[in-house]
Amino acid sequence: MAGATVPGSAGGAAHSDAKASRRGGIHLVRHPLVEHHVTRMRRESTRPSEFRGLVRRLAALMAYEATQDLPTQPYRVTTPICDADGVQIKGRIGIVPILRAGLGMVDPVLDLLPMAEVWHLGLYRDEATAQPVSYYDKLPAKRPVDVAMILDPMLATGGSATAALMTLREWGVPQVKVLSLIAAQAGVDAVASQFPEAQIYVCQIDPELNAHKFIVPGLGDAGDRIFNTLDPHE
Ligand SMILES: O=P(O)(O)OC[C@H]1O[C@H](OP(=O)(O)OP(=O)(O)O)[C@H](O)[C@@H]1O
Ligand SMILES: O=c1cc[nH]c(=O)[nH]1
Ligand SMILES: [Mg+2]
Repeated sequence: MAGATVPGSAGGAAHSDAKASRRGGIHLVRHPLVEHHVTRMRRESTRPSEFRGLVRRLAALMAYEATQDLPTQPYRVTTPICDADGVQIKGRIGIVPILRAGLGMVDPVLDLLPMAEVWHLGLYRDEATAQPVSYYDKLPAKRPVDVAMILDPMLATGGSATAALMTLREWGVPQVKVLSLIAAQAGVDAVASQFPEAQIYVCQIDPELNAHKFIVPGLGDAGDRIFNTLDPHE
């Protein structure tokens, strides 16, 4: 899959060390399927049932891209025929969905990483200030995961991603990836400059935010579209 600044994979080695290929910054996931699904997701006429499927598909494509530098270690198995040398992912991986909208990305990422731990963070944007408000955080005080993947379909001002990154920094997570389907240029730039070590994966970067800090053209409120809570009378 083509990525604008995607870190190189360890390619071909039986096992690899993430430090060799890890690179912070913004990684634009580019692929015809990604562009096709993002376009359908943007459409106002796309109903929540289809919208959820598009989020799942895009999350899987993105996770495939974002996991290419995960370290592996040798793992020998016995087939019905004989022993075979293989590999397994090394270390603990934490999936960190930001409630609510990030929940829509959890299952496809867990399908790819069934051994991962899921640590939820509850954040919503205050409607008047667009500042993130934390309402759920049960991260343990100790034993951080080795790699955390923050899941949130939208990165607008970057306030919510920043709050999540701060929380994971306090937990002591050494490598953090942010997976957002659509980002605003200003928000993604702000997060990248505050957390240059973070790997930020996005499918599309939109040019601006409107007066209510919604992404333009964006897709509206991702949480409402996933959970079918848009008020039809608004
Ligand atoms: O970059 P930011 O300016 O912080 O905006 C992005 C955040 O806004 C949305 O959440 P929202 O507050 O709508 O909560 P929800 O997921 O419960 O709908 C979105 O899912 C992000 O978490
Ligand atoms: O455009 C936006 C901005 C924040 N949250 C969303 O769901 N959409
Ligand atoms: Mg919302």
